[in-house]
Order: sequence, then C-alpha cells, then structure tokens
Amino acid sequence: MVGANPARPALVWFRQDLRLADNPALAAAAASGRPIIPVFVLAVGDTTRPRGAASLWWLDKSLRKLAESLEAKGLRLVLRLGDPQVQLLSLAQEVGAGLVVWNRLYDPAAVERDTAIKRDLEEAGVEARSFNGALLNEPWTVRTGAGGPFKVFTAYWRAAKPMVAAEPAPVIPDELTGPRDWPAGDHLDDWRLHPTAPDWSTGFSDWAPGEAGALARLEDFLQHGLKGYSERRDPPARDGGSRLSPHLHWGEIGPRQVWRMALAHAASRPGLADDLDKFLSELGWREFNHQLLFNLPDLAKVNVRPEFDRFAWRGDPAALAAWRRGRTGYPLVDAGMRELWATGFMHNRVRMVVASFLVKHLLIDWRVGEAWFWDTLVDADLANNAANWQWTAGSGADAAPFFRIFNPVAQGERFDPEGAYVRRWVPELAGMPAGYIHAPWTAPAAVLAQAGMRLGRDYPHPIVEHAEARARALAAFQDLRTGD
Ligand SMILES: Cc1cc2nc3c(=O)[nH]c(=O)nc-3n(C[C@H](O)[C@H](O)[C@H](O)COP(=O)(O)OP(=O)(O)OC[C@H]3O[C@@H](n4cnc5c(N)ncnc54)[C@H](O)[C@@H]3O)c2cc1C
Repeated sequence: MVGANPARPALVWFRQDLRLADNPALAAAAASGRPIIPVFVLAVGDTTRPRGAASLWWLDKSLRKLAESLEAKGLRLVLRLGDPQVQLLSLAQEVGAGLVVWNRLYDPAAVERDTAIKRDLEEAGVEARSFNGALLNEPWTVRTGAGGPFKVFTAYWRAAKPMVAAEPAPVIPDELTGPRDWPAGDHLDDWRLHPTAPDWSTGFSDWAPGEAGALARLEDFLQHGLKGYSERRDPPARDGGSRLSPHLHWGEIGPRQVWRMALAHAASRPGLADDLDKFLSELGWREFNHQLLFNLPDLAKVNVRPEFDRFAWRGDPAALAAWRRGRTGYPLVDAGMRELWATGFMHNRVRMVVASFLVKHLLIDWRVGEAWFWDTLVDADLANNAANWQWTAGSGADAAPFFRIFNPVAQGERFDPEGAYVRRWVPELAGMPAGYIHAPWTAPAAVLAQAGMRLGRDYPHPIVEHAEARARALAAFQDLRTGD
C-alpha cells in the first residue's frame, strides 16, 4: 500500500464540510493513526466558479470557528491560497504526507479537479481517499428503472427517501494529534474576506456561521419551528423556515445529522409526522438539485430545455437596476430584494416571486438573476441556485411551466396579508393600510396622503404594468413554441 508509514501525516482537506462532527474524512484521518494536518485552500485560478461576496463573508467567520474547534482538539488549520491542485500537492510534498482525505463535492468542475488531484497525489506516492459528507445519497446511487438520472422530483424522492442510511455518525476522538512541526500558512485576515469601505454586512449580524451556530439553529428549529412548519414556511413575515441553508451549504452541519436529529425529535413528540415529512422533502430538493448538477454540468449556464435557447431575452439595464435595488414599484418584490441586500438571505416564497418577476415581467435572462443571487446570498449554492432559477424560468427539469406567471400583488395579498414583511423591508410604505400595501398605486389620494406617501417621489410607480407584462411574456413564450 502506498504511504503506509504511519509517521507520515494525513492532510484533511476541508472545503464545504467546515465541521468536526459527522465528518467522515476527518474520522478516517483520525483512524489512520497519522498526525493530522487540516488544510483549507481558498481556490483561485482553478476551474471552479469564484465565490460571491456574501459567501466570502460567511466563509471568513466559518473558518475562524473551524480553526478554534480544531485548536481545542490540538490541531491547527493551515490556510493556503491558489489553485488547489498545485497547493495540495506542494503541501503534501512539503510535509511528507502519506495520506490526503476529503469529503466529496458534486459539481462537475470540482469532480474533474478532484479527480486530477487524486491522480497527482497517487503518482507522487501519496494515498488519496474521499468520502460522502455532504449528501444523504450520492448522485450516482439513485437511478431510474432504466438506469438513468431522475428528472422529476416526486419520482426521485420516492426512490431516494427509503435509501437514506440510518448508520451512526463517524466517531471523532476528543483529542487529535498533529505533527511536531507545523507547515506555514496564510493569515485569514490577509485574505480580506470581510468587506470594508464600505462594510455592507452590518445587517448580517443575526447569522452565527460555524458548527456551533448550525447546531444551535437546528435545535432551535426542532424545538420551536418544526411543529406547523408546513404552513408557516410560506408567509415571509413569520420566518417559518429553519434557516439552515448557509450552514448546510458550507457543511457546518451535515444533512445526515439534520436527518437523524429531526427523526429523533419527531419520534419523541406526537403529531409531527406531516411537518417532518415536509421538512425532509425540502432536504430532498437539495439532494435532487445536486444530482441534477452532477448529471448536467452546465446547469448554471445552459437551459435544461433546449427550446429556451431561442428565447428573446431583453437587455434592460434600467429595469435590472430597479430589480436589484428593490425599486420596481411592486412592494413584495422590492421587500425581497432589499431583505437580500441587507441580510444575505431571502425567504423562499419571495425568491420565487422576485425570480419570476425578473424572468417573466421583465423578460431578463434567468442567468442574470442567478448571478446576482450568487453574489449576494449567504447560502449561494451552485446546484440549488441554478436549479431553482431554471425551475422558476420554466427552462429547467421538472420546472414550473413558463405560462404560470406569479402576480406579485396577489402573492403579497395571499402570503403577507397584513403587509408586515413589506413594512419591515420597505419602510416608506409602513404607513399604508393593509388593503393597499401590495398595490399602493390603487390607493385613493387621501389614503396616500394619510400614509405620508407620494408615489413617484417616496416610492416608485410600477416599472411595468402586470397585465401588459403578462401578455408580453405569454407572447414571447408562444413565439418560442412556434419557433418564430
Ligand atoms: C430563485 C431561487 C434561488 C435559490 N437559490 C438557493 C441557493 O443558492 N442556495 C440554497 O441553499 N437554496 C436556494 N434556494 C432554495 C430555497 O429558497 C432555500 O434553500 C431556502 O429558502 C432556505 O431557507 P431555510 O433554510 O429556512 O429552508 P427550510 O424550509 O428550512 O428547508 C430546509 C433545507 O432544505 C433545503 N431547501 C429548502 N428549499 C429548497 C429548494 N427549493 N431547493 C433546494 N433546497 C431547498 C435547504 O438546504 C434548506 O436549508 C433558491 C430558491 C429560489 C426560488
């Protein structure tokens, strides 16, 4: 066996698994009996997609927490910057590593890069092993009867759910042994991942990146949020989701931990079966999207339905700027876009509404919206973001049909009936009565005056008229179908 001398250290390459518990790669390194060197490489100059600014904000805090937890166990987190293929091999050679372990990623660029790294390491006489720490089921394990990947969620989840293994979490010893001499690494502060001049992240303070924050978030959700989740997840003012998405993205908690703890909690309290089922199915969407990306490498760039390649998207810089800044004149859309900018997050229902608005009301290419989300979301995730944008646009697998066009006013009236969400994020509308808050342009002059509002001055007129925009979108879709 290559590298069998146990004195040669094991590198644990952390990526989107920034945790110690339930971390199969770390457990394998510990079980090898080798001195352990944890390493994180900030990827620059490789083929994977550069991170957005909000992701980097999160990463900064999460790495600090990871370094603290590793230190408490007797280890140091070594930081390197550059192409992981170059950095990992040179670090392995520098410390004379006998083993390199990591938890797998599933986006095709990462798969290709990691395969090359494995090959390089093995050629250099270093054993390389990878594990599943990120998914309930790996993409290639869930197949249709014909042996292909699933394209429809319900069928996928019917097959995948029973396959989730109930195996116990791998054990990580209380103390871990590092090498006598530690290799040099970068200082996190030098990476300048936290924004300055300006610091746009002051509204991000509710987040607690890191493993302890993730666990606390899950425990709080199970105690107070699971009961009634199915109904409470839709109204944006009630914040009925778990808000685990950035923690799951960075692997500060693994989906199997979430799965096990949710099941154990529901078993201890009666009446949670339906809510549990709904919550687990959301984890199922995460799985479904990861297997889509695994099988469709260009999911973030190319329409799953090729007929959408002919779609006549509009370039409209003014409308795009209004959408990004939350100044479209549609209160629910604007509230969502401002929540996103202020906190790095947006409620799921509102994500669907703003995405539909961009694609269908403004006829702007879904890839433009996907890129904005990629930069501004703390949970920006290649699989989930691309798949959900394609879902909303109608160009994706198992997508919402294009002709189903969300009416942002009706969505607001249904899911934010008192206007609490809009009042919070669009304070200039705070004085509007609930009956007009989602369509302030319909309010009589006296109502606007009483609310201290002048449309066009304090808050914009709608940048498009809903019925006209809807008709225009349907016509564009018709052209697509008839090939005009
Ligand atoms: C246009 C658009 C873009 C999106 N971009 C992202 C993204 O970049 N990253 C991301 O994690 N989610 C994305 N989502 C999915 C969803 O909005 C978020 O996962 C969810 O809002 C996170 O909140 P939560 O943790 O409270 O979810 P909960 O309701 O508590 O769900 C639990 C977990 O299930 C997963 N999940 C829930 N809904 C979905 C979904 N529709 N698709 C995939 N996984 C889901 C998440 O990991 C989430 O943390 C997007 C949705 C839309 C419509």
